[in-house]
Amino acid sequence: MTPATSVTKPKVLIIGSGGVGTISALSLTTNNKCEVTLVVRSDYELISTKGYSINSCTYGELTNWKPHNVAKSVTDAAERFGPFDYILVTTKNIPDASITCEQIIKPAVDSSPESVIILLQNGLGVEKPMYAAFPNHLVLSGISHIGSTYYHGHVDNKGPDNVFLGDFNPEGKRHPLSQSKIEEFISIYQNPDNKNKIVLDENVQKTRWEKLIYNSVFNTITALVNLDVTRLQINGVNEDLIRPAMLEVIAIAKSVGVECDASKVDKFIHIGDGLFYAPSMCIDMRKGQLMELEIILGNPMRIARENGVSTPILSVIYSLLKMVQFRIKEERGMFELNQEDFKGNSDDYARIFHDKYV
Ligand SMILES: CC(C)(CO)C(=O)C(=O)O
Repeated sequence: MTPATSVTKPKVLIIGSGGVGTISALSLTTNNKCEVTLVVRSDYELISTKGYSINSCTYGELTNWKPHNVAKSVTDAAERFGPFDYILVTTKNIPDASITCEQIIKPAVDSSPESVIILLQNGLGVEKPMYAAFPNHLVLSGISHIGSTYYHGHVDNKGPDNVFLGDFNPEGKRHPLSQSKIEEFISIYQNPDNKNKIVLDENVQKTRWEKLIYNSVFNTITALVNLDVTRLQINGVNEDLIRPAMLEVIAIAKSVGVECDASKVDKFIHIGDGLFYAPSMCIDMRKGQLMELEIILGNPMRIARENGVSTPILSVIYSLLKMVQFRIKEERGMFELNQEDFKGNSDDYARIFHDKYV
């Protein structure tokens, strides 16, 4: 392996080749200020031979597109193209999956001692497990506002690639290198003609909460009822359901000292007007894949409970979606129920399930 320092261009590894990861790879490759390696775990044969077909609101129509390097696993990437300067994590963050994000990226982090880990992921509470798993690495927090979906070799990128990047820790508790690494990453990611937009964000905590105003409400409800956002709204739910649920997210954020900009509610209610857009949780549910339920809704709900915030709408949505997630897990064979275990008092079923099957 060549040491990262012996090449002039920084090496960036992208783990997660869905809609977000692929467009990040495209932004970085177009800019050509770094060497880009993309891990493509499913569809490796397809992508390594044919590349992607991409329909992007920013980059136009591309066929047979590939980044500099494509790897079939994180270990393969580390062995053939590492060590890396940056590890950009764009995988779904599903702590209740059979393998966590920390476990997925470990082979690359362990073989890239100087690497900076950038979490370009939805939701809340994604940083802490990373700090714990990799205490010697700088972990940065990124929020993407892109609208982009991957389907079997094709990427449909409907919304521009806008990224907010920062250190999740409060000022005064930040890593000494965080500012300079953020600036360096921005310089390799930002296209000179402003095709994409990446900015240093001094308050990523607030930006994460504000994105949750959308994700905790639209991702969850669309996944629950299997309808895109416009189809929800045709049912006249903006005032009775969507707005009050979004206000619950703002109240939870307030309980941890984060004042969200209230105008985001109207902005997000109308951001997709007419687009018939299905957010990622809805797409995952349709594909029979696990959803990012815990980081999008579970973690905010735990904070609400701890801080005594009333969340009548979100609580119901969370309970119902836990059952959908359970169904997907069972369908995927993550557990096999033995009905003999559930013959007694139903008050005990959750504990029995937790003890025997989780
Ligand atoms: C911004 C948006 C709505 C689109 O990528 C998203 O975060 C999601 O679908 O999860």
